[in-house]
Amino acid sequence: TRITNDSRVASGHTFDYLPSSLSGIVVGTKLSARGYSVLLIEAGKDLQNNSAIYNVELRGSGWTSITTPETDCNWHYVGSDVNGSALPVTIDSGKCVGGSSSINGMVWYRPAAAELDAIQSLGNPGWNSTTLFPYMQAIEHNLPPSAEQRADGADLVPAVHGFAGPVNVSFPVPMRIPEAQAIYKAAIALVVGVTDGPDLSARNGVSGRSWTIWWNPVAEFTQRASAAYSLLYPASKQQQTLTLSSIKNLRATGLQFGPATGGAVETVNARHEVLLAAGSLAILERSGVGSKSILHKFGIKQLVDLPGVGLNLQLFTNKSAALSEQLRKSTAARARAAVSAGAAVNVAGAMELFTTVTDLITKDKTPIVELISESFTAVMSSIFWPLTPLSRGHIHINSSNSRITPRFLTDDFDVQTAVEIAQRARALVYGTTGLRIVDASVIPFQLTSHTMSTIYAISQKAADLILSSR
Ligand SMILES: Cc1cc2nc3c(=O)[nH]c(=O)nc-3n(C[C@H](O)[C@H](O)[C@H](O)COP(=O)(O)OP(=O)(O)OC[C@H]3O[C@@H](n4cnc5c(N)ncnc54)[C@H](O)[C@@H]3O)c2cc1C
Repeated sequence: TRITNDSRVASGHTFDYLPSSLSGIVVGTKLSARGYSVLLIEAGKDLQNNSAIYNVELRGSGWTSITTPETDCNWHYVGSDVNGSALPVTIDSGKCVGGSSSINGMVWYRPAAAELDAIQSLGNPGWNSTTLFPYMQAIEHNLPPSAEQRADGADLVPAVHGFAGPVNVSFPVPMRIPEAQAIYKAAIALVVGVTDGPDLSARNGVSGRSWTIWWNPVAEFTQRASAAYSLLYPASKQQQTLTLSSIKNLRATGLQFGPATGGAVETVNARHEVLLAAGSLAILERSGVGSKSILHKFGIKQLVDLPGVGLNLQLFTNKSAALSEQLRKSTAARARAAVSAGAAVNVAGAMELFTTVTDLITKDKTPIVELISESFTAVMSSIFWPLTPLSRGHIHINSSNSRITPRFLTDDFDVQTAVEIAQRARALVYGTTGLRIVDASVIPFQLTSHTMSTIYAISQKAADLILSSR
């Protein structure tokens, strides 16, 4: 395995396959192990020695501070609202060897079988739970929780995990605040319709889940198990042969690449295939594959008319009978709206997709929202996002990079879901007895001063209230 930032070493050479990214690393290492020569091309840097990437304990509270300047591994995609104006936030995506697995939240659990089976129903024979679950088990190297971790709330259903793969999956050492876990578990029982379960991968109730991490006993800290740390860097994974697809009558024969900062463009050839695993959007459109109107805007000659490129973008939902009925009835209107917003190619296709998702929600009862109750180090938080959003956006090239139009919350169902889950998240805490909140979170709106003075006042008054109730 050779990792280099000198693009000239590959120039003019012919490789069997040309992939990139988390998915690219998996594909590339499998092909290379079978003796094929493989060139992985990555736009970002190799940050294998950057502790901000590998030492998850440096990530702070909740392990969510994923995009610190030190990581330098983020595309910070520009988002636009439906009128084309820039959104005030950029959209995270990994930009270094290992792709997003180098900066992600490391949460590890399996989708529901019905979701994978729906992929097959949409016209992808062989892509279902029966075929995909074994791959999930094959890649996982689960390190079961110790007795101490179990006592602090960790649990595992062995049947839904793998124990011999290359990607380490485990629980933190030590576990997050055990007392907070006990509070969350007690709170779950108070929320109507929510049950407690042992392991989120088993998909049978609210429960803890593992991370793609492992405890390094020599270094004595918890390490990230990204695709790169699991498959590319280890000495045992080094391979002698390690470095776009054919569409209709056009054959992808190679790739041109060069330094992101500018400079000579090198050409490499693919003996067999080009494997696009780098966020297909930009590369496909820049290669002349997409809809005519978009390509013409940037002076790119259309080679393949593929109008679906960059559409059906979903970034980021209890299911009352009325809501289910409303969902089903609104499918046609939703499909028409997606087409007119430039987020779907045609109404029939969009209807098929929306019907699949609404069936998953209403018939298979897949969860519609992920609510993570974190507790680390001294912070308890409940963050959530929809898992089955029905808002659809699009992503296309612009002059310098890619322009994302997420169209967040443009579907009423997403708005209703967000409101309902926010109310339930509050109930998780307010429904708990024996707990008082005396921190800045009780302030209902942003103050025009820094908050410390107000917190000093609130906490003193809270103390007086507590003392007077004794
Ligand atoms: C902030 C964040 C948090 C996340 N948290 C979780 C989580 O907790 N649990 C979970 O299961 N999933 C999580 N994910 C999602 C998960 O990481 C991704 O689904 C997964 O990494 C996608 O793999 P991929 O191979 O499709 O793309 P990526 O892993 O994103 O890889 C794409 C690669 O292609 C490269 N690339 C792009 N364009 C070019 C170009 N023109 N030339 C060369 N290279 C290029 C990029 O730099 C990148 O390295 C998270 C993602 C993000 C961004």
